[in-house]
Amino acid sequence: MSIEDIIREDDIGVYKTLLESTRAIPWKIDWETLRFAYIGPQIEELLGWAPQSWATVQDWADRMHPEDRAWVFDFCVAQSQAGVDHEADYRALRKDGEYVWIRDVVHVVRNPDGSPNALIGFMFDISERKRTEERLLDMQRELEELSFKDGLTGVANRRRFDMIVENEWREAVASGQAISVVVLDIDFFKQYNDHYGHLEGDECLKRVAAALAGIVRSPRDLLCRFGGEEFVLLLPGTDEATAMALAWRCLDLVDKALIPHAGVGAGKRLTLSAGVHTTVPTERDEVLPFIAVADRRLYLAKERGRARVVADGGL
Ligand SMILES: Nc1nc2c(ncn2[C@@H]2O[C@H](COP(=O)(O)OP(=O)(O)OP(=O)(O)O)[C@@H](O)[C@H]2O)c(=O)[nH]1
Repeated sequence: MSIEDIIREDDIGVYKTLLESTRAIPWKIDWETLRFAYIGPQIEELLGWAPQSWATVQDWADRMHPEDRAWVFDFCVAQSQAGVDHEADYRALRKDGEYVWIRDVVHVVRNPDGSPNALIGFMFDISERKRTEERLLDMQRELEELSFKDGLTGVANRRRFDMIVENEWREAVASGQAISVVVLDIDFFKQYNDHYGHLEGDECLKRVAAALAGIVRSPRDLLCRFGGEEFVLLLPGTDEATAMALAWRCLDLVDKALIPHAGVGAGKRLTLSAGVHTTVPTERDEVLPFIAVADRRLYLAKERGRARVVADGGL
């Protein structure tokens, strides 16, 4: 044996040790037979399957989460056939039945004519990264939800209303269905604050919101706090008679909540006033004037003595 051979053997030993002591798991697949020529022993520590049990690409595919299997397999085969290096993230099945997120980074070794000769690659355990990504996504979802909620009462806020009403308006224009809105306002709320204090005023707003929450009939109905002591109920696909009945029901729900309001006279209860408007919008109509009509009707209800609903008032 020449000195060169000894050096080469030593080098191979060094490379093998290096490859098998990294956290990344090396592997090689012969393209013609689609069999594993090699897989690093670290695979057993990560997934529990011994290196000898990785015989063919079928073993690799079988040990993949069913939801990932088809697309990962098709993607990797297509890329390999095209001679393109690639990577894929998927859930690999552990022997104990759990799944581990893996990133497989694949290099295509090509024959002189360009056809694939072998695939060599590294599998990386990316579970921790995926967990962090999922936590971030959850936090993002939570933040998004919070940004659409009124901080005090927990019902939808104005921002959400503005977003939903635009969509529902377009839908009503397209479908020719009626859309209704009820604008609700607490009566004598300034006196409530003056009498009980601002903190009690906040509690009162929460109680009113909780009582009104019972009005929502379907996911399309939207109750929101418009600001201050004003709430709005958006009722897509709802005609005038139904909207009117629902507005009265809102007043009734708050009445039944029995919120005392001594600020307007002993023994009195908190009441609401409401303005209602219904329309079948056309392309030419706009949302804001539609809501403004309900708002003006609300002020008519206040003028006429409060604790009532106005649905026409000549407007
Ligand atoms: N506690 C509390 N009060 C608020 C909040 N937002 C608005 N208000 C109060 O709500 C009151 C609204 O008063 P006005 O607009 O005069 O209406 P009102 O006293 O209800 O009288 P009418 O609507 O005419 O029956 C004001 O005193 C505001 O300070 C809030 O978040 N918390």
